[in-house]
This record gives sequence, structure tokens and C-alpha cells, in this order.
Amino acid sequence: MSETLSLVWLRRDLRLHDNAALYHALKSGRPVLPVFIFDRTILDDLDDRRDRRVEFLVQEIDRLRDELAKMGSAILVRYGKPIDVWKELTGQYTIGDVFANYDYEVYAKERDKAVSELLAEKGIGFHTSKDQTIFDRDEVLSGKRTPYTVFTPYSRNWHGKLNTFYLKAYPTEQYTNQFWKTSVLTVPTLADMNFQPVGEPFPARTTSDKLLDTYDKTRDFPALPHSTSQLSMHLRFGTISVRDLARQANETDDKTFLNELCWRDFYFQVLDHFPHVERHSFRRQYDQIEWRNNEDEFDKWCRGETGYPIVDAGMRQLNTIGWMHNRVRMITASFLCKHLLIDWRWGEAYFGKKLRDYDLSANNGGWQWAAGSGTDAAPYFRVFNPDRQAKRFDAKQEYIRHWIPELDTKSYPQPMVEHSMARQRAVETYKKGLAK
Ligand SMILES: Cc1cc2nc3c(=O)[nH]c(=O)nc-3n(C[C@H](O)[C@H](O)[C@H](O)COP(=O)(O)OP(=O)(O)OC[C@H]3O[C@@H](n4cnc5c(N)ncnc54)[C@H](O)[C@@H]3O)c2cc1C
Repeated sequence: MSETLSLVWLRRDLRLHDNAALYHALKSGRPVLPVFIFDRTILDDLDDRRDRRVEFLVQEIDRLRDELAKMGSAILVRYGKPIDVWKELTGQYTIGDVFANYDYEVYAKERDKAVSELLAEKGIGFHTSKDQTIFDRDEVLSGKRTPYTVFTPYSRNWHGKLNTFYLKAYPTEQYTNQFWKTSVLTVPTLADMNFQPVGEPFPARTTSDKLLDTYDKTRDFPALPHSTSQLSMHLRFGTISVRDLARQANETDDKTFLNELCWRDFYFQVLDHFPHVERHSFRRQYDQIEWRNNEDEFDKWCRGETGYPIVDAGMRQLNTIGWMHNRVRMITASFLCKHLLIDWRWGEAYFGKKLRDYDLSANNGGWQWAAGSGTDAAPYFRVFNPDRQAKRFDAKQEYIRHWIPELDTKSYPQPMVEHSMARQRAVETYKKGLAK
């Protein structure tokens, strides 16, 4: 009989430092083997075979493999459907327990339920922990013990509850002798999974105290080189610990950055408590709006050829580097929903394909905010004026000119829709839809 192992299934938590599930596995008293599955259910759906996220995953798995090799251990990596992989692993290894960090997406919850049932049939425990958020599920509830649906009271409660206990790191470093001693196992390459590299560097995984101190003043100006942290991809894949980051943010005088991490938690809890948002408007009556859904207009928006420079600069930034500044995400999203009257789900899906930091909860929250259908929705009759936004946040057109070098030439298109008319049309369409 082979040695009984504890397996830790890494998913959105690709680090050995301050990892809740890993900590519990290391404390289980059995040798620990980390596992990662390149999930075919997700990867097979990606149209672009040069996908930054897959490239990043491979890079980070290689890093974990090297870190573990230094400790005489390994990471077990498979490419397949999770349920099939677990069937195989339970036949191959003697497993005592499996540890993982909790995931809030509908697909992930169903996946984990199926895997935990399979493991239970074989007498193997499946244990999940909170790791990717500071607070989750029912930790921050309203006075009526119901989930919050508006950010301000949620954030008040969130900040009020925050203390050193919730920000403390799991000291995994103290238990590294618990990793199973084994030779390095083979890890699939990008080519094995039929992907190619983009070959561009990924953002750094740290941020400076200086940025956090000045964040409130810089964060809305997309032309500034370090106006935001660009940590979203690391938070998405757990290559940094949100507790570490929140601790750093909590130590600065200005709490604006910390509040962004609160927004992040907020959208996770919205998705967790109101899973219908994945396909429907949070406010159901917004599903009655009659979108125009003009495909040619959608293509122009995707390509960054609307004739509204701030919108086009944002879309070109997204298409080129797989990331867009938050202020510009708000403007481009609002333009699609309100000016073009295109269903927010189309824009959400396009961002989902392109964003290197794509996260269902924040993306859905951002899109439903822009469409007016979400939790903190701005009233539908408030329509961003893209030119006014550009004057305010990119007064010298530095951001715009960086992404649209042909701005002053004839090849740059005229605005595809006139602002006042589009505003009026949006207000009337929304009004009609909501009155049904
Ligand atoms: C339409 C739309 C779509 C979005 N899609 C995503 C997405 O798919 N993934 C994603 O991580 N964020 C998304 N956001 C939120 C936000 O734009 C990004 O988190 C941010 O631009 C990432 O850059 P940064 O790391 O430099 O952020 P910073 O400004 O440095 O913020 C630090 C961190 O706080 C979190 N954060 C900041 N703003 C928000 C927010 N409004 N909601 C939730 N978390 C936030 C992120 O994890 C971010 O990395 C979206 C916003 C909008 C309006």
C-alpha cells in the first residue's frame, strides 16, 4: 500500500506563501502533494490560441514546480476535465484528504460539488477554505442578516470588521517539510495544449507604498504611468495574497486603495448570493430593455473605431495589451450599453475574451453597473458623455494619442453616433423597457 497523501488542489491561488488550503493540508499530518488541472472545459472554449492567461498560468505553474523542486517535492499537473482527472488520481494515489480554496462562480461550485461527491464515494474528504477574499459568504451581512445589495453600507460594515485577525498570513513557510518528497513530475507546455505564447512581460507582482499613498489622486488618469497598481492579474490567479495586499493598503493613511479591495469582495459576494447575475440583470426588470444589438456597430466598438477617441483608445488598449484602465472600462462599457444600446452581455463577453485579469464577478459587476441593471446602478438617465470624460481625465489627450496615432488624420472616423441623440434614445428605450 502506498503512502497516504493530502492533496491540495490549486486553482486561483497559485502560490505557496499565505495560502489557506495549502496551510490546512500541511497541517493535516500527511505528506502534501499540490495538484493543478488545466481545465479543458474552460481552455477548449478559448478562440484565441495566443491567450495571455494560459501563458501566465503555464509560467506560474513552472515557477511553482521550481520552488517545490528546491524542497525535494513536486506539483502534479494534468490537462483534462476535473472530474475525469480526479477519477484517475484516486486510482493512482492513496489519498486521505483533498484541500482547496473556495470559489464563488457557478461553474466552479458545480465542479467542486461533483468532485467532492466522487471523493466522498471513495472515503476521501474534500475541505474548502476562504482565501481569495478578505470576507466572504455570510461574514458581512446587513442588520437583517441579508446580503448587501448596495456598496456603501456593505463597505462601512466591511471596513468596521477589518482587523489583524482577517489580515494575518497563513504561515505555510513553517511546515514546508510536510511536502511529499518526490522527483519532479512532468508539466504540460503551452504547445501540448495547442496554445502559443504572446511573449510580452506580465505586470510586476508588487506595488509601492508611494502608489498606495497617492492612489486617490492618480487612479482616474489613464495617461499616468503608475496611476493604478496593475495587480489585477495577480489577484485573479492568486499569485499574490489578497491578505498581504490589504495589510499593506491598511497601513497607508489614505484608504482608497483598500476600498477597491472591498469592491472586489463585494462583487464576489454578489455573485455568490445572487448567481442569476451571471446570465441576467441583477434587477430583473432590466432584462425587458429592447437592445438594438446592431452587429456592425458592435464590431466598430470592438475594433476601437467609434469616432469617440476615449472609447477607441480604451478598446485599442484592451485589444493590444489585454488590459484597460478602470476609468476607461467604465466609459467604453457605458458607451456600448447606452449610446449603442447593445446588450451589456455582449460587452461583458468581449471583455471576458480579452482581459488578462478577467474575473467573472468584477467584470459582471462592472458591466451591470454601466448598464444600470446592477447592484449600485447609477440611474438609467445618467449617461456618460465620452468627450466630457476625456476632457476631465485625459485633458492633454496623452492617453488618447498614445493609442490613436492617426487621431488628426482623415483615416480616423467621424463619431458613429451623435451624443445628444444617443442619450435621448437611451433614456427613452430604458424608460419604455422598465415600464413594461
Ligand atoms: C466594465 C468593467 C469591467 C471590469 N472587469 C474586471 C475584470 O474582469 N477583472 C477585474 O479584476 N476587474 C475588473 N474591473 C474592475 C477594475 O477595472 C479592475 O480591477 C482594474 O482596472 C484593474 O487594474 P489595477 O489592478 O491597476 O487596479 P487598481 O486600481 O490598482 O485596484 C487594485 C485592485 O482592486 C480591485 N478592484 C479595483 N477596482 C475594482 C472594481 N471596480 N471592482 C472590483 N474590483 C476592483 C482589483 O482586484 C484591482 O487589481 C472591471 C471594471 C469595469 C467598469
